[in-house]
Amino acid sequence: MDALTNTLAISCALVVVLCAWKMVNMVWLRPKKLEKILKNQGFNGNNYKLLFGDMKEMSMMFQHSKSKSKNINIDDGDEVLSHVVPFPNHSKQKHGRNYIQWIGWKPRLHIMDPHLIKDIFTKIYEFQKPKLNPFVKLIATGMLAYDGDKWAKHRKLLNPAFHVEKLKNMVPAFHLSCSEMLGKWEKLVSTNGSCELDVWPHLQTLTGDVISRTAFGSSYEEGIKTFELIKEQSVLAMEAMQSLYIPGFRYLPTKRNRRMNAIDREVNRSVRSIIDNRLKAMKVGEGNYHDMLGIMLESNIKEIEQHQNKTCGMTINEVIEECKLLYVAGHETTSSLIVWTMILLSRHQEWQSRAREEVLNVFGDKDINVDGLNHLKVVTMIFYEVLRLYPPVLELSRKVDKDITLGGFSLPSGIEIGLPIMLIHYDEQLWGNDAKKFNPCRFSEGISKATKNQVIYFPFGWGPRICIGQNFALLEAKIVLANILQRFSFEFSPSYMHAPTHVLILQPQFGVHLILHKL
Ligand code: HEM
Repeated sequence: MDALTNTLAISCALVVVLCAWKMVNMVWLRPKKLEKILKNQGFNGNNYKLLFGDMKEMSMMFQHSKSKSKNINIDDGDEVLSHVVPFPNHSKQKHGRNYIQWIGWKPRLHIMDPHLIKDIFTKIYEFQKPKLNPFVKLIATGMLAYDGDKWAKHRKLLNPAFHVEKLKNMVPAFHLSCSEMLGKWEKLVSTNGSCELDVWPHLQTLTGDVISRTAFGSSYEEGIKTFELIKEQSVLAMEAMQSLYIPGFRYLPTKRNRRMNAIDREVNRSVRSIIDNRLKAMKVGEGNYHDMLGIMLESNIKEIEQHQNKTCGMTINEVIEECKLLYVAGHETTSSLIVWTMILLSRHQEWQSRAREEVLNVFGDKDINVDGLNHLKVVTMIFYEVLRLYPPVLELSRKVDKDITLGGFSLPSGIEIGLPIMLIHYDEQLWGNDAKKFNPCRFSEGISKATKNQVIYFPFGWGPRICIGQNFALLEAKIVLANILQRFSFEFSPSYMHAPTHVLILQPQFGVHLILHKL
């Protein structure tokens, strides 16, 4: 009996020592080892601080810049940059262009060299996506989070939904949502010919509505209710992510966690029921195949039939995840693009006039059509420049899972790579002295001329994993802006405060109060 007790006690002690050792290794020895390897190769950054790394300083800087309810000088690129990405901007100034940032005990090496960036984007099997925060997992997994063969399969199955020809079929949905918003604006200006309005919530509703219509088409009414829930989920997830992440916290029965679980169950149930109904309709030859869900299901069925193998397609749960992802990835990113465009065109009235002149030359007061959109050169230049200065996604990340070389550097397994989109887009070494100025002319001969074929401009990512929805987003943004320019002119209201802030995407912290004038 004594021997058994002794063995048990020794085993327990061994387990405790082993766990303690693992813990010490994870939060101290390993980070220090990685730090040494990186610093020996000339990469600089703050010294690693136990557990939190740079998180406290990052969070303090972010909260400080967010709490200043001041008007950022829209013409001062340095002020904008240090307000939106205070920590990365400070790190670049202090430690150089390729700097280390500690995300807790993980070092993230930020890379600003275009050749290295190109390699990282191209070698998708070596540089994969880091593990998602469990709160983000609730709103967006799907293809965005997958790697390797699973990603390739999903990308292949979703690609048909984004072909130019399929997008053309979605244009009526863009128009419908747009005319609903503009109808409201026309009512508001009907008495005086002008009105003051915070356009930000209107644009958010518009892009949410567009994605519900284009994703679920005939099941739009059910889709929109589901997307309302996903929107609530995103807000809760953002709140949760802004507090310090404690592993396992997500599973405690707090009020927020319980609500998030309930939403998750409800969204999955409702998307599943939409899919089930659609599959039944497709079996008997009914149903609308022009929406994303229809196209996705059709390409899934074809793939399974062609290979006579179910594993070549997606499971229903995977289709549900992709539907949720389309909403999250395609909603506020696009409203962000449109709203920053309206802001910059309010500041640069000469560009607003040039864009309107072009729209009126192409369409007059007739309906906007896809063929005409291809002739909107000035509008396209403006969108590219807005995406350069106010990219909805500010940084991309990848992980290094095994020791690897990149350029002449040896990158150890266990680090992350950060690609700081906004810092790169504002960099004078890469873009010239006017890098921080709004100048759509730089795109007058397209993106490759402006970037001299370097990978220094990637608002939609780059390489095989480039945003699948970029044509969708640009088409939608062009239709919306052309419709607005045909009917209204706009300028800042005196109450407008320029305060770009980063909450998952780049958004205006205090809304966007503009004065609309009916033309
Ligand atoms: C202005 C609007 C948009 C911006 C700025 C944007 C930006 C991005 C970026 C930067 C990535 C690459 C992420 C990475 O490499 O880690 C991405 C991926 C993705 N985006 Fe977008 N996006 C926009 C609109 C959309 C729309 C409208 C949809 C769908 C309706 C969409 C769906 C996706 C998906 C599914 C991926 C994952 C692609 C993959 O991993 O293969 N996005 N987006």
